Amino acid sequence: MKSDTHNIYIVEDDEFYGSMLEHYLSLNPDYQVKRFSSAAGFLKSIHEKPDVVTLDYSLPDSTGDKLLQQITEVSPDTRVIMISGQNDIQVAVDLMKKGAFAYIVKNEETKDRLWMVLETLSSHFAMQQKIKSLQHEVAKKYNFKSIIGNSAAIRKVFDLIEKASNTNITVSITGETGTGKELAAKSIHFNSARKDKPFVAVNIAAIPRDLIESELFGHEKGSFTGAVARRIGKFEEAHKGTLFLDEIGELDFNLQAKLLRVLQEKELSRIGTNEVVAIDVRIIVATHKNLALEVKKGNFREDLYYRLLGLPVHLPPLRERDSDVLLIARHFIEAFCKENGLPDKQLSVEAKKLLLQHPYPGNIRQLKSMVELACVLSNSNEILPEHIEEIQMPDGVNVPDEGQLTLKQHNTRIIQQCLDANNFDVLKVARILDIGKSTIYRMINNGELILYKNTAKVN
Ligand SMILES: Nc1ncnc2c1ncn2[C@@H]1O[C@H](COP(=O)(O)OP(=O)(O)OP(=O)(O)O)[C@@H](O)[C@H]1O
Repeated sequence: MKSDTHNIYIVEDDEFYGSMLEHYLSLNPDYQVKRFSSAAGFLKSIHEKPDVVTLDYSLPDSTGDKLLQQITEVSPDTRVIMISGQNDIQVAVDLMKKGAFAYIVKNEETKDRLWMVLETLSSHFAMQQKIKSLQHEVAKKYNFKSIIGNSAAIRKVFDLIEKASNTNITVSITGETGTGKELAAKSIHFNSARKDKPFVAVNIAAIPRDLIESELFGHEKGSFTGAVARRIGKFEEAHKGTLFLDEIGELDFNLQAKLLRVLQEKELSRIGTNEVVAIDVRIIVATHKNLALEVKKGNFREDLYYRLLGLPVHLPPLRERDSDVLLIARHFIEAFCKENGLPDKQLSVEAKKLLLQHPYPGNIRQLKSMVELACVLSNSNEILPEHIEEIQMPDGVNVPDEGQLTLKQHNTRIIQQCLDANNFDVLKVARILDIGKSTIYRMINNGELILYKNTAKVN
């Protein structure tokens, strides 16, 4: 369908009325009108999938009811405007429930009402066209190429993402903050058969505990204080598409039981009603936590853990992705300069070295901020080491989960980060952390600390 031209088929057995509608609608150059005087004649052309059908409710060889059903089955995008000699509200309501777009009574106002309905439909079609093209844009944005990287570690991830895209399997994505978990989830969705249906992301940690149930499963009006209107939940919103549950490890223990039930039975009831709604969603979960450990600690239900595990995809931290750092930095620099009307900038050899040495506790998100800031600070088309500033991550970002690391590993990690952040100045680090410099040297000799973390080649 061209966005400005609509095919309108008139199905009307009354010769006079039919030719009057045909003449009237043909006055609009955007409408291409065809007329049929019987259901049988129209059905021969139904495969042409017209944009709109105006349907006389009582035809000699069929009823409007039956024909509406046939149209909906063969051409679900066709909009049907029912035209009837009777002003029967119950029939009108039934037909609308079955999918008719409008119900118009035959009288002296029919022409004008039809004109108005078609005007509404035109803007409806324009909107649909816009949605389609936006969906196309979004899908392009999240194709596999949106995840930049060429390291062995990320290539393993590409392989898993492709496998996940070709099936409906539940996917559990793990990885530190900023490693691209949400990007991976979107890539799976937009490369799967569900790509034209919604991708709905919910960050469990960002929603107040009391509201999560309603957010996920919806509620009926008046089901609790503040439920002023009926609201569908994220599960229903994602129907036929993908629901991305980020930070799943934060889900309240009691709600975990309800989630498990919904996943197993593929149906849910909104809060405040027993009415059951069938749902068809692909689930992708993500967490930076070690869920197996959470199960052991009794914080996460074991049955739900196994139900959600599906295809596990682990996103490696940036510091384990070798020269991906430079590929990704290049991508962000190019994008930032383009967006801000700046001339493209190149990283100097020393700046590349500096970027490769960084530990990136905030991973790709942190790298992005660092190179964008560098683009702003540099006055020429070259980014030098002095333009690369350490961006502090908020407290807690880098704190490992309790129990995941031993005290010794934890200390080593802190010393390593301090070395990285201070250009590997051992004396300075010893002073800052109030430990002996010989301790640091011993740890370096034992291989517990690394002076240049990244050994990727700098060109
Ligand atoms: N391989 C990659 N190539 C290019 N950009 C990436 C890549 N991975 C992540 N990004 C970008 O880095 C940013 C952080 O990614 P994302 O939000 O997916 O991380 P996350 O692991 O979900 O983070 P969090 O755990 O904090 O929610 C986003 O802007 C994303 O587009």
